Parts: sequence; structure tokens; C-alpha cells
Amino acid sequence: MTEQMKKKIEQFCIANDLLHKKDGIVVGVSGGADSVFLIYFLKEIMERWELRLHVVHINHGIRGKEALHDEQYTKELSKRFSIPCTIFRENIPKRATEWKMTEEEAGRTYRYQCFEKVRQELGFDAVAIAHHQNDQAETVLFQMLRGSSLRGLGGIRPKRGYIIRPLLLCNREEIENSLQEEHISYCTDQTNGQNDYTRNAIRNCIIPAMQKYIQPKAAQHIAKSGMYLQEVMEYLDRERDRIYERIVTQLQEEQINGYRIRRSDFVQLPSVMQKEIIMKLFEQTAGRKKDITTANVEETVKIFLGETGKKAMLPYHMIAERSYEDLYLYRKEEQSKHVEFWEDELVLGKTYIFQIENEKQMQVTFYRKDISEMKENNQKKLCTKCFDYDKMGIMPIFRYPRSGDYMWIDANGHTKKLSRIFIDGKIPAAQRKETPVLAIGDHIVWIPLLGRVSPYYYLTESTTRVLCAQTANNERLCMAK
Ligand SMILES: Nc1ncnc2c1ncn2[C@@H]1O[C@H](COP(=O)(O)OP(=O)(O)OP(=O)(O)O)[C@@H](O)[C@H]1O
Repeated sequence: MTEQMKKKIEQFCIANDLLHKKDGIVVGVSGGADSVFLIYFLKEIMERWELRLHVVHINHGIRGKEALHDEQYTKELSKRFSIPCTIFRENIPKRATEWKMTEEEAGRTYRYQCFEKVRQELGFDAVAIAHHQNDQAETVLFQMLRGSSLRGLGGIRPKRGYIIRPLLLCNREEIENSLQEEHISYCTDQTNGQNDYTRNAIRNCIIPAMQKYIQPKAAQHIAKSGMYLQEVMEYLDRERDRIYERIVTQLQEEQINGYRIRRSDFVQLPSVMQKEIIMKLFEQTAGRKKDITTANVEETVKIFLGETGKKAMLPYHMIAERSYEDLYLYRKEEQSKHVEFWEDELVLGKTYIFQIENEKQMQVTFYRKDISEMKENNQKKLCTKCFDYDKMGIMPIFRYPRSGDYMWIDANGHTKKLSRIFIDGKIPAAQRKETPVLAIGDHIVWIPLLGRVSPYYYLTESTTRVLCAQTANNERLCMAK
């Protein structure tokens, strides 16, 4: 590796706060050119930076012999570099069916779980993966084509949580040339990208055409624009937070979660900042971004700049309102308590995936069955939990806890507050809000994390219809050191 290239990557790492002296780094190595180059680069600087490195390779159980070859190659390379290596083997097609994802998505999800698992076990500081400039250009173009927001157009970030991407400024050609010069071989994935039609088209048709007909350095320029946009967005975020601090006041009324802005402050802001502030208000009030659209933002701007007394009803029961000189965005907790569709209504057959403590994931899929069908096929064994659907009357909701939730704790109808059950179940305070429950109104049917079912919904002799829940936790199949 030339000194110049090493310097370029190191400078990128420093500028983006990716590496620090004495860091412990898990490195995702597939055996392909990019990740082989990444481990080679990190090995080169290891001594000077006093790094501790650990390679992780995942065999997805998809490409048979070829996958075994990649696994073997990664093991040998790690040995040659004297870096410890952990191999995971998983049947990703099976996982994909269970998780109701494409194989690509399931592979990616599983990979990130493995990286994080090893990072935590070793107490390391980061997980390095080998996305590079061409990946960046593909992502930016892809986002542009699907009509993404400005944030999405920035593409891949050099750092997200524990994940770091030191090679984002290197292009594929220089990576491959560099490996060739050092006589370091690598594996080639024959199926690379085949399952991902859009990405494949961008990689193999669109970017080459741009480079042939318009600009030979198209990929490089697109990637650079993305990185530049990231910088702009970071600046905008900082500005937004500064202005937010100055003009937004939290409401103190009981049962209301909301904020106030003086209209005179809001109208002075440039339009882009008005929208940024509103988006942040949504996040603060609702506690999440999902399901909030740019149309909601625009509607709120209209209310805030429009006539006094007008209101807009928004997702998560939020209300935007202008009242003379003040603008409000709030959510009445009392009101939301009695509304059934606080979260989505349960969708049968859909797999719900959620984080439980320490980034672990849990998955649950719901089915509805007749009791005769279950008895016939002895299906009860396949279900993690069964509930009496006759007693439900309506489809329950799989949602996060809210105040007022309670559960039957015995067959006589004695109840206990959900918050108390969490305390008794030793679920840490910070995690309680993020622990999904199955509920009908405020009556909790099931708490998956504690494995508790309300006795009210136990199956009885007279049950005719059953709601079943099947859970699957991600457990690795093999971990060889
Ligand atoms: N089988 C694997 N074992 C270990 N690390 C892997 C494996 N596959 C990929 N990686 C790591 O993840 C990086 C990115 O891989 P890849 O581009 O295939 O996609 P991805 O994570 O699916 O991301 P995206 O599709 O969003 O670009 C690789 O450069 C490598 O560092």
C-alpha cells in the first residue's frame, strides 16, 4: 500500500472521528477485495495506533462450496496477519423465511447482529466495514431515484453508532490495484448483487453509462456530493438545535405532552428551518419519526402561518394549532389513552421484529386458527403462546406500553398495573417504554419479554378460535474461534 493511500485513509478516519489510539476494532471480512483491503490497511497501521483487531466472517449458508472457500480464505488470511477470527455459520434462506425478509435483508440483519455480539463480548470500541466510494455513489443515486429526503441523499455515513467505514473515500479500482501490487489475493462472489436488481442495475449499467458518456469520474463525483451534503446536513442539524433551544418552550400542563413557539420567532425563520423545527417537534412529541411524512410537516407550516384558531390533526394524535401569537404542537395523553389504534392494528402473518436489551432482537408472528385445526395437526406445540380469540371480540394491538395499562393476574379478575408488573419483572426503567405488549384497549393480553399471558385469555374447553404467537430469537448456530 502506498504511503499516500495510507495517509489519505488515515486522514479521513481522523476527520470523521473513526479511529483513536488503542481502539479495539471488530472487522467484517467477507473475503472480497474491499474487506480484505480494509483488514490489510488496519493491520498496516495497527502498531502505530496500538489497535486491537478481531476479524468476523459470516457464512450465510447460501453459496455452498464457494461460501466454504471464502470462510476458509478469511480464516487463513487472519492467521497470516496474526489477527483472531470468529466465524458464524447460519442458514440465511431459512432465517429469511422465518423473518419474512428477502435473503439479502436477512443476511444483512444477521451480519450486523454478529458484529455487535462480538464487539460487546470483547468490549471493543467499533465495528469496521468496507463500504467504499462506489458503494457510496450507488447509494446516493439509489436514494435520488426513489425520491428520498435531503438526508437520504447524503448516502452512507462514515460513522453510525459503533459502525465505522474507513474506506468511503477509496474507489474500487485503487483498492484492487493496491491488493494486486502487494500480491494479496481475494475471493470473488459470483452472485454479487444478483438478488438486488436495482442495485445491480445502478452498479453495472447506470454508473458505467454515466462514466462512458458523461464523466469518467462520475462515481467519484456523486460520492463526493453525497459527503458534502452530509456536512451540510450536520451543519443544519446544529443550527436547528441551537434555534430550537432558543424559541421552543415545553408545555407544563398535566396530561399534555407538547411545545409552544412564539409566532413572531417562527415567521422569521427561513422556510427550510421552519420545516426542520417542526420535524424535531414531531419527534419530541411523538417520540418517533415513523409514519410522519413531509405532507404532515407542510400541513403544520400552513397552520402555523395561517389564521388564528385553526388546528391540524396529525399522526400519533398530535395536534398543531395557532392561537394568536403562539403556536402549539401537542398530544393529549388522556385522549390517546382511549384510542384503539395507538399503534398499528395487528396484522396476521406479519413478523414483528423489535430490539430487546443489548441490541438483541426478538421476532413474533401472529396467526389465527380454529381449535379443531389446531387439535388435528397438533399445532399447539408450534406456537409459543395461544390466546382465546373468542374472548377478544376485536383484533388486539401490538404496541408499546402507555399509562393506564393493566393485566389480569389471576383467574378471579384481580388486576395489576403494567408498570408494577415491569418493576416486579425487573425490566429496567429505560427499557419499559420500548417493551412491546399485546393489548385490547388498556387490557394487556401478553408481555412477550416476560412470557406472561393474561389468565383471562387462557384457552378453555369452550374456546373455538385461537390467536397464536410464534416467536423466534436470533441465536447463532456456530461460533468457532
Ligand atoms: N459474509 C460477510 N462476513 C463478514 N463481513 C461481511 C460479509 N459480507 C459483508 N461484510 C462486510 O460488510 C461490508 C458491506 O457489505 P455489502 O456491501 O455486501 O453490504 P451490506 O451490509 O448489505 O450493505 P449495503 O447493501 O447497504 O451496501 C463488507 O465490505 C464487509 O466489510
